[in-house]
Amino acid sequence: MAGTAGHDPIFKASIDEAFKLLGSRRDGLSGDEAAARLKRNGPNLPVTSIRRTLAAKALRRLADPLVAILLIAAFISGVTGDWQSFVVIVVIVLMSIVLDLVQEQKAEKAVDALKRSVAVTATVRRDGAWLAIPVQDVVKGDVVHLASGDLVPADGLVLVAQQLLVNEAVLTGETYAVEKREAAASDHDRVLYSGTSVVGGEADLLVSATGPATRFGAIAASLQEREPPTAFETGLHSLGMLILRLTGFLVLFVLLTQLWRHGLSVESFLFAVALAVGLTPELLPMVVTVTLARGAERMSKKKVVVKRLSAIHDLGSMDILCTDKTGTLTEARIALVDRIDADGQSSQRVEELLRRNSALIGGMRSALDDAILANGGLGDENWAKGCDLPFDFDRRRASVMTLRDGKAELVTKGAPEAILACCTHVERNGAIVPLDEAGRSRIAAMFEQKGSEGFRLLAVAYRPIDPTISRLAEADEHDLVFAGCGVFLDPPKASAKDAIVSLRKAGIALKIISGDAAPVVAHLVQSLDIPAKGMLTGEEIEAMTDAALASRVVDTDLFVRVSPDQKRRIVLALRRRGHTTGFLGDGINDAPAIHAADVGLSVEGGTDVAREAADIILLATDLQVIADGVAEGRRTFANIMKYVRMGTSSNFGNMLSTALASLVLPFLPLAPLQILLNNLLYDLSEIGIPFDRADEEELATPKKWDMGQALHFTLVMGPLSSLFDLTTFAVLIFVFKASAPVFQTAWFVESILTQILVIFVIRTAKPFWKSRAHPILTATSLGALAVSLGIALSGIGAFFGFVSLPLPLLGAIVLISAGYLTLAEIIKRFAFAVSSGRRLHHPAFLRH
Ligand SMILES: Nc1ncnc2c1ncn2[C@@H]1O[C@H](COP(=O)(O)OP(=O)(O)OP(=O)(O)O)[C@@H](O)[C@H]1O
Ligand SMILES: [Mg+2]
Repeated sequence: MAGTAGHDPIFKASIDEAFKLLGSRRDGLSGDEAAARLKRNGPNLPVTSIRRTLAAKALRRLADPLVAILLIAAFISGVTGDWQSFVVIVVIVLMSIVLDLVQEQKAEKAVDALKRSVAVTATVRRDGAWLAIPVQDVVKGDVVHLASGDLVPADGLVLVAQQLLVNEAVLTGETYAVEKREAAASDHDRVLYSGTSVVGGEADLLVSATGPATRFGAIAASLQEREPPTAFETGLHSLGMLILRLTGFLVLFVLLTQLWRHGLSVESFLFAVALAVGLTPELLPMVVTVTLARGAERMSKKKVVVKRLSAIHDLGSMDILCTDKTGTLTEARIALVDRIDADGQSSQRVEELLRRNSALIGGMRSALDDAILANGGLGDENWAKGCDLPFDFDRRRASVMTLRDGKAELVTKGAPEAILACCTHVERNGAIVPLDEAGRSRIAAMFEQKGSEGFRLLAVAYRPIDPTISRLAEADEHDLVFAGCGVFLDPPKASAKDAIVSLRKAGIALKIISGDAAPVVAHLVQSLDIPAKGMLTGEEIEAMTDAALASRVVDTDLFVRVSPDQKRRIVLALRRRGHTTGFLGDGINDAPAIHAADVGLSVEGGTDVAREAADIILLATDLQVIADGVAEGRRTFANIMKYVRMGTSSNFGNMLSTALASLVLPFLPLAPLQILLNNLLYDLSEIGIPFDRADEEELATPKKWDMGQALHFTLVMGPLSSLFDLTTFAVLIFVFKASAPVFQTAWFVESILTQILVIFVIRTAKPFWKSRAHPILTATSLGALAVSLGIALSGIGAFFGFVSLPLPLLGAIVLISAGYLTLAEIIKRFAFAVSSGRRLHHPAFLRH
């Protein structure tokens, strides 16, 4: 297999040989060469995505069973000399395909543009200069620079590395980072794989394989990764299947009775086909895509960029939002405000140690390091760097060996408890004394005190060390002398308060999952007035099974000192309890949880790893942005549900009545052509739905797909519609003694009139005059209605077999329609209201 790891000869080659094999140099490719290679080898995407051309998409539509049946029908009509039907069917097929394609094409374009705007970039050397380019433009032979938090964009060889730590969990499932070096003993240690992530250090990489040829590409291709459908999509699908099955059954039944009663005729075949078309909610996929794409565009204006379209539903149904602390709840403007010794006194010595550690340490740098070095670098210029053991989120410490005049000192800084645990001595007034239990608790009390005042602490400790050691390990972090702490301040974010209130109003509970200490988080929560209950620490979580954790998570709002894997476990536990869970974070340490959440959220300035794992990227680090996004998500849901309600009650109802009437009437209640026309005009009327507004009430709570509710609506509204249809039939036959053409014209007018106007009733749970439809929806529906009536009641109608109706008959139709609409308005409250207590019981096969 191409690019299978370890077997690629390049992985065994010396660096110089590798450059030669790949036709590249240390200062990278030229822009022209890179462009040529990109053209030759294709984009650097794990799976070459099948970009369908417009023609291919149109062809695919033609292969749709429904369309295929229609085309067969057209063919039969043509052959039997029924040119009228032939023309109309072909026009209808063309119109519906064009309608579908144009809408979907536009939607796709918009979504693609959004996705590109938040795509991850790679830093490559082109024409001798470092350049940030989209990851998909990386080619074989490129020299790529990687820093901590970056994703490895392609497979390749390490050229130079500094303390490079890589997480290869995507390939190996191993969550601990592995070290990679240029001159490593084994092939594996000098090779970086596409899709893995840099958690510490820096490196330059020579790209040896891109796209499907990478090891990750090979896996991705064999899995043909597809996003698993959301609950909403599965729900819609099973509803669609249910309607389809009903339709198939009904149409077959109609066809058989027609055959039995009138013998084989083109007309009855066409009638059955048209019924099938009329009954199928064929516009549903288009409405869903367009609604989602519209939603995505609107959200982007509110600074929420959607990478995965279906995440919009998840966002709308999210009822728990987990967030880390820094940047979301605080300003992320971390400043070093004091440095104190073990007795809490300001100390220059502590500052010097902190600076020495921050200035000389390799690997991942944090905002805390930046704050320490804000006023210059090394405190004492004479120190040189020895080996080091960079920070990681499990140890929460960073150690560096520092050298001066042939002597070596190990300086370790990190989370206060994590440092104190490694200390046996303490520095007091320049003297080193053993640390007894009393001393230990005094220091711990100081941590607690500072934390509860809202200060973040970073402790620092040291010890002499053998200067000949060439590698540091965790086991070297022992017998340290506690020196003191850096005291940091990160002010709470002023806007967070209101945002949390709007989230709560929207029915979303907030949970804070932080790597920081308990008192700091508790202080922040207090100063922001967040009503938080319960707290779990990483230590407690460590001791819990997943089941135990699941029993505690819902009632706990604060999680402190948690590791990256614990963040993930918390999210999974919440999901296990049935909550639609979101996670917002920006760091390497947040990526696993972002990935595990129903809705993974990250921010524009976050690390590549976090952004790659996320479904949604916020262009502003602000909870208010999420609250706005949630409202949009719920609006899209509401609009799709409008279409579903319309389809399942009025349109389906009318077609059902038509089918049933055909069983008893001596003629067809609607000619096949008329059914197709009805269907087309009705589809046109609904094009405005994706643009519609939603009522405040609909946005107030998390929304989930509920098959029971959808069926309940149908079971209340459906019979009402049928009742009026029967009345109409009776009036037409018995009162007006209607002939076939009169009956058909009248029934066409009434069904299109009620079908279209009831949109305004069904689109809202409130009285219809209290909720104004969006002008676009008003325009499409009233426009379609005008066209329908224009065709049916004017001379053009003759083409479709319509005749002019006597005035009294028209009056009767208007009266019946008005009666239906009035009753629908009154009864809809029972159709909408379905409290959990009165939830309809429906058979298991519907409950997917
Ligand atoms: N560069 C560093 N050197 C030493 N220790 C560090 C460093 N960066 C972070 N720490 C320690 O690790 C802890 C966890 O890191 P951090 O606070 O970034 O986690 P987090 O979960 O992202 O927190 P937050 O919720 O504030 O975003 C910090 O509280 C600090 O004690
Ligand atoms: Mg963080």
